[in-house]
Amino acid sequence: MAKSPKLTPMMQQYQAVKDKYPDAFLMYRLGDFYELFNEDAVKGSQILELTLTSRNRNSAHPIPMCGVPHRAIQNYVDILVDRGYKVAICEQMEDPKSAKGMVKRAVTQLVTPGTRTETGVANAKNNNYLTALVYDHTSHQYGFAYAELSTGELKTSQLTDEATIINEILSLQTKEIVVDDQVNDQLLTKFKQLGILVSHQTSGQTTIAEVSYLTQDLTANVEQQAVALLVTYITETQKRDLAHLKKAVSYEPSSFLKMDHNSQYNLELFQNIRTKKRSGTLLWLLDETKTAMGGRKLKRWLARPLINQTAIVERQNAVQELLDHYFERSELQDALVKVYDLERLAGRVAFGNVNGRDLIQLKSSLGQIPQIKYTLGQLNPKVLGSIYSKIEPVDDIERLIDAAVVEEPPISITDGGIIKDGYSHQLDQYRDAMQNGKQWLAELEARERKATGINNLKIGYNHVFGYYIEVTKVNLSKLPRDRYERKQTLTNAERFSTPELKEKEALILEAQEKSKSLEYDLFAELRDQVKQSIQRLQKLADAIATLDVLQSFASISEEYRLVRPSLNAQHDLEIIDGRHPVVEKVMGHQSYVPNDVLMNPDTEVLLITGPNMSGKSTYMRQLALTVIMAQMGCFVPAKSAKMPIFDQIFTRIGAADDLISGESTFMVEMKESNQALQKATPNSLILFDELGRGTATYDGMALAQSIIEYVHNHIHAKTLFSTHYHELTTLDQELLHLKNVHVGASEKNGELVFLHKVEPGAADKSYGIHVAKIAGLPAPLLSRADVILKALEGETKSVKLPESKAANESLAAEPAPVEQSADVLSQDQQLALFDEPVDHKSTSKHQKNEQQILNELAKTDLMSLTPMEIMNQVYQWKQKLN
Ligand SMILES: Nc1ncnc2c1ncn2[C@@H]1O[C@H](COP(=O)(O)OP(=O)(O)OP(=O)(O)O)[C@@H](O)[C@H]1O
Repeated sequence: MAKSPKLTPMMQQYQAVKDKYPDAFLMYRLGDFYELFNEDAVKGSQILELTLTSRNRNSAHPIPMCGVPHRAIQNYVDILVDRGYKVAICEQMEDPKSAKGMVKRAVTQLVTPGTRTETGVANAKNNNYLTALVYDHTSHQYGFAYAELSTGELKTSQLTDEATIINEILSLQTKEIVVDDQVNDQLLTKFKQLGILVSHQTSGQTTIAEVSYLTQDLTANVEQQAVALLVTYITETQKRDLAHLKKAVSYEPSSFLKMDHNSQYNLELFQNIRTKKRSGTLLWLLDETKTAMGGRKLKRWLARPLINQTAIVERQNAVQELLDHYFERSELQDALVKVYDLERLAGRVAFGNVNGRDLIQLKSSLGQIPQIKYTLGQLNPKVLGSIYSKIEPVDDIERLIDAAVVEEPPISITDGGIIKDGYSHQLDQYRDAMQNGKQWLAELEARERKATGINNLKIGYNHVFGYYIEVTKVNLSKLPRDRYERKQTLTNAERFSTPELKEKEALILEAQEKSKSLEYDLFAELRDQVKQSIQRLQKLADAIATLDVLQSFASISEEYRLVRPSLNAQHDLEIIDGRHPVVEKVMGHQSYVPNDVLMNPDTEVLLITGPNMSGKSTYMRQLALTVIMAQMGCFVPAKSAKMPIFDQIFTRIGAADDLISGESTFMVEMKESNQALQKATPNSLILFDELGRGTATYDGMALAQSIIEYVHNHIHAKTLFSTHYHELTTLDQELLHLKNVHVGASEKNGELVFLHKVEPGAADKSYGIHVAKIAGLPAPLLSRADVILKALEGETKSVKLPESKAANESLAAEPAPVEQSADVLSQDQQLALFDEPVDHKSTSKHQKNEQQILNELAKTDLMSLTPMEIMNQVYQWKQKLN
């Protein structure tokens, strides 16, 4: 066995720290650098594009190493954390100059994807949630908690099923989940598949009693456990005050409009499916917020629209008031633009990483509050009164910062230059000493020039040699040697000191040093004073964020001509001239064709047919977005709108995404459909877009039909079902609450014209080949498709409807028609496919005859005919052909 190398004392210290953080990159402070060693260095140098060197290069066991300058550490930490890694930051805990022996070092923070607070401007409008999950075997319940470290938001919920957990986690877009050892492996694997970092934390280290100041309002024990686990993890990783964590608020996922993650994805609420960007999404349309906090709140409202009518109406009233008062709204917007991220500034104060510039931002934000309050006071207090009362100026903090901090402080809080003159008598004295010292140096320079006759003699300063008198070499002979003591030799000059200079230098440097350290103390004191007001700042920030979202709703309502929907409990949905707001914004108001959606207890299912590209999906999505906007409290894109309040939205739209791998598109389609069938209520909205197309035609059609029947007969949810199976349009004869609508298109000189208008009744055909033509497919191929189509149309039989409305049973009892038709189709397909291509216009009659003959031939049982009968039959066919 190779003898392990003996480690130097420093590497022993490194190793002891590293052993405590085996799963993190350890950034180890050495002077002006943070160094990575061993495997961290090898991997880190690749990710961070750093040069890999080694320590003890010439020894038998060189240690791989790479480093980053201490001032630039944030960028490097960000890169690693963005990639899903943890980074432990190990600082020097004492001044190396005064340390005896080895400098003490300790990890001051473990930065992880979920605990990162320095998220930069690009992420100002995004939350970064750290989540925690515990499982209680006795109650079979999960306790779920999530927090945002930069704002202090803390929420909890008690969850039962794993699908809801996954959904919550995906909706929050968490990057990290802390779990106790009771959470099952299957769930952990799913989290990992979703790209979420799973951090294990032993429970019980922080007791429920210890976090009671956060959990006072929670009743469920599992939720308290989840908070305790979360707090343990945050304390262990952040190693600092958590004064800004707000009291935990319990929520029930079902008290909001429920949309699963796939629906949010398919409806492009936050992310454009094609570009993966924000542009082209509902959020993009809705967001005219002026503050980062408003932007984040808007996102939260969009992820969780309301179901409580009073709460929705309260928001609507506020939007109406702001919409009706243009000038007040403009004044509010002007003031809001000048409000910085109060929420995150408060978080930085609590966290202790606030700097002078942050405090100036806080001051100027607080400076806007009286104006905002005044303008709000001009508006109807019944409507905006609750926000008005929450917006309380925190002017004591504003005055405090104003008295203490200069207008343009440096980023660093250790180099001085932050505190205003006049704030501290002691600091002023040091500054006087420094000022006088500089004055004295100027005088000394003048005196020495005169005394020596050297006009270019100058006094300078550098970090190594301190103050010096510099004389060029040609003038050296003029110097009186007795007073001048040489300090440094340069190529063209020599640097000297004198007893007088040394004395003043000591005074100046001491004043500088003391002034810096006093400034730091004063700054820390100031920070602690601001910290006392964190709750007030958080409350203010929350009210400002709400106001900002409401003004954003009012602004977009004006810009995009949205109307206030009226809400009813009668299940009546009457949207007149509704529009898809995002498609309309992109294509322009003039080009968009508005459409009505009329549904009530007599019309629960709309079966939508129409050519490809006619606007079926758009129509369906338009309704979902209208519902979401309405339940957020926003106005909606229509001429008028009456709507019920929906409890859930289910969608089966577009190609299934592959978030949970290992399942085919059709499987995911069926699973999503099943979610709707299992969980929808009469208050839900279901959108099924071309359900069944992922499998063989008749399987798909049979499933589509039985699903429609099931929804119609058992669920009674409002359902929009688009399909190209025209056979299904006869369902309206059997299903009383189903109505056919179609999106109009017309043919003009062989060209297809999309009307985008939704009209009553079923569409006559699909025009798929026309759309293929628009897409530019080769002409011969299209002619051929036409031939095949006609051949197929000649023979396809519709699926017979079951007699009874209990559709599942009927289908099970009568499988024969489906199979029979499927046979006919495959036979016809084969015949058509082996035909030679022909010019379909000139041969359509001939072709019909041929087809008929072929069909007859196919059905002819040769064994039951005599040769003569066969001869006669062939003769007749020939006649027909001629
Ligand atoms: N009401 C409308 N007014 C104007 N243009 C519209 C309207 N609805 C849809 N469109 C346009 O038509 C395009 C196709 O719409 P959509 O995807 O909804 O068609 P579809 O009927 O679902 O097609 P397919 O059956 O092929 O899936 C949209 O991208 C949009 O540009």
